[in-house]
Amino acid sequence: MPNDVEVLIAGDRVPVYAHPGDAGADLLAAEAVVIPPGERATIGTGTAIALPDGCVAFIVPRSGLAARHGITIVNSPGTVDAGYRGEIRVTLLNTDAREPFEVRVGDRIAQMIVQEVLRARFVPVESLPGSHRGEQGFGSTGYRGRAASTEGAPE
Ligand SMILES: O=c1ccn([C@H]2C[C@H](O)[C@@H](COP(=O)(O)OP(=O)(O)OP(=O)(O)O)O2)c(=O)[nH]1
Repeated sequence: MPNDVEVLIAGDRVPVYAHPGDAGADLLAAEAVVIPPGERATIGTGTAIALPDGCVAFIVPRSGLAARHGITIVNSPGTVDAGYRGEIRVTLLNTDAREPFEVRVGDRIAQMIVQEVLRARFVPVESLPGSHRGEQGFGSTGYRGRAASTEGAPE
């Protein structure tokens, strides 16, 4: 099974896979910004790509920035469509209540995961086929481990 795909790229900040086997290639900031506590900023990466048809790129947060500084992405995962040729931009949110977050040019602010994607053919029907889960959702199975949960209704 091929596990790579050619993605054309314009701009001098090429995303970097830090290790072999990494799913995400780090995106670099093309501009310097200071994000005050609780605020957001949309930051250019100086990068534009041409994904092959049938692919998508998802822009997702970096766990180190999240754990150390409370930095996340407002619209995570950001979706880069195969037909998009504009600059990839990342809307960071500083969730820290006290510390501003400084982004410098060249900082690795997010990561991009390239995937194959199916396109749905939506087929209208009168009723949907049955399934084990049915209409259960939104926490219907609870969240505590079995040992900790009381019997009966899910918590
Ligand atoms: O975090 C993101 C998300 C999207 N994009 C680019 C690539 C994507 O193909 C395009 C449109 O994104 P999306 O479909 O999420 O935006 P929309 O708000 O639905 O706008 P549109 O009406 O342009 O589709 O913007 C980014 O650069 N960064």
